[in-house]
Amino acid sequence: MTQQAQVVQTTPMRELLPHFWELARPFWRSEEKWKAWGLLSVVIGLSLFLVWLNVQFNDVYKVMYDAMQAYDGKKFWESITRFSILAAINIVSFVHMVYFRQMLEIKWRRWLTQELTWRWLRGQNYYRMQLTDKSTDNPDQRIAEDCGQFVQLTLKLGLGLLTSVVTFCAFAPILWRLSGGANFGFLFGMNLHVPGYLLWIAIVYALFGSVLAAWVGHKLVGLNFLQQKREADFRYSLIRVRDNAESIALYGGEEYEKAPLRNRFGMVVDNFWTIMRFEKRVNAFSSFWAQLAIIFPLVISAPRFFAKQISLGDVMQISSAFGKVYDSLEFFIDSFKVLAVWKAVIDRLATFNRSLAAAEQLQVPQPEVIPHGLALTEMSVSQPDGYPLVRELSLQLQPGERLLVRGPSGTGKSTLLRALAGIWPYCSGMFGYSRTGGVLFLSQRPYLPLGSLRDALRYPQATLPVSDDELLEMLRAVGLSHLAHRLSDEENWSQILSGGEQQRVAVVRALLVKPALLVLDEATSAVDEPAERRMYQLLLEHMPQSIVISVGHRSTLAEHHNRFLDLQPRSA
Ligand SMILES: Nc1ncnc2c1ncn2[C@@H]1O[C@H](COP(=O)(O)OP(=O)(O)OP(=O)(O)O)[C@@H](O)[C@H]1O
Repeated sequence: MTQQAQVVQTTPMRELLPHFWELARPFWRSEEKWKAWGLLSVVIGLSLFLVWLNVQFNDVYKVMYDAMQAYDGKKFWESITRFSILAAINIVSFVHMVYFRQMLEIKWRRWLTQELTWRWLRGQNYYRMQLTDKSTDNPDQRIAEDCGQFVQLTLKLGLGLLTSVVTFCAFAPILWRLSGGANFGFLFGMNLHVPGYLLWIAIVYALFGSVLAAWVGHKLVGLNFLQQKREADFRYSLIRVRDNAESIALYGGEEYEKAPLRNRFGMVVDNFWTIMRFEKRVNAFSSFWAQLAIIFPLVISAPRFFAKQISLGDVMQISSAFGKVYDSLEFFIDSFKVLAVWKAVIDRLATFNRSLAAAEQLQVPQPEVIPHGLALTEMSVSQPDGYPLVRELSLQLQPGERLLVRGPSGTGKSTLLRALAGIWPYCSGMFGYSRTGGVLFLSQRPYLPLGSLRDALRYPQATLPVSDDELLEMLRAVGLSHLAHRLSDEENWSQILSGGEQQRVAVVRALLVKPALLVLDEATSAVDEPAERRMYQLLLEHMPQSIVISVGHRSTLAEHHNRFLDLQPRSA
């Protein structure tokens, strides 16, 4: 399978740190900051302690191997005992360092996820983002996965960087001391004296490796970004099938669905192949370099050992110190792949953050609060592309009046209601209504939350003070008495109830809340005409002083209204 590596638009490298800081800063200044800083200090403290233990191990190796070379059993067993004590302390420290790091990780993730979720929900940003920003795909992935990955990778890279720097600082002097200073008389016949040559070799060795690894794997950043996006697109296609299971089953649309699913998964696989090829190169290089790092210090110290200038303990100490210096510098080689994923996650979260901020900034005209009834003065509503739907509409409704909005499909009836609800940005003029007594908008497809039928009836006010007897009475009144015994049943009600039953549930909500302004957008279109008449009678009986605005196509609706607004057909 072949695929050209796609050119992926990611944000420039220079924006990485500002974006990172934008995402990370709020947590460390939040109400959880003291716990967070406390945990971070403990984790850093334990990490540094582990580096110190490594220095002790290095010392033990010298004593241990020198004792072996000298056939000194007593010293050898002493060093084994010292090694065992250090190993026990090492295990306890390491286990707790990881435990506290994970504790910090889950606290940070919880905070960040909650913050982004609340901001996404606040002020209907989830809806505004659909209108204003088509580039932010799959917000579910950003919140559910990226927040976790961001925190995990940040801690991994941050602590890794710190440990590497400290390890380098701890072992570089050891390597320097062990180098002794070597004469390279063989170089162009000159007597070249290089103090600390082992350290220089380790540095050149690791930096050369880092540069080569970066060169071999530089495309991985964009490819990882693309992979995450394609995985999310594929998952979303599956979710759509699940959400529309019944319609697809009735159409027998499985064959049709297969093609986009195959297509999207094909794109996941194609990109994965490209990632595999790049990772193969990076892995081949990293493993080669890591293997070479084991033998390399032995090879360079062997001439001095065989010349009896250094002991076996010195050789082992050089090997261990070289390994540590190399490990600390090689952190950059190994973290290249992690860094690529980290940047992809930050790019995605930063885009999400920016489009959230843009949605927060978006000016959406809000209904004014007026003392009585509802008033519109020269109100205009248009499509997002500017096409006018309603032009300079003025009208007034008094409590108890009922307005029917009519007009051919696509003339802007629902959009006018969206504007009245204060969720449509593309409108102007004055519009307002009294808030005393509350406002309720019911749509053609009522939303039923997961949970009990009782919760579905009271949505979105879970704490609405209403007794089960009242709920049962309302269920009977709208013709849902067969559901009376299922009030506490937890189900996916939107899949169980018929379209008409769902609309009746929504009417029960209106009867419970008795809002002063009730807006029905084809909210009874799925029930038969006698049932629709019964619903409107109930609304009138229970809420005679409420303003009702309906949108609908049935001519029989007219008898329940005393005011009419006819929107004109679109010009061709
Ligand atoms: N989010 C949107 N983005 C772009 N265009 C939109 C959007 N929402 C609505 N429109 C367009 O605005 C026009 C009016 O839509 P609206 O839903 O208000 O019509 P309607 O009169 O309620 O139709 P129907 O009687 O079929 O429900 C349509 O052409 C629709 O395509």
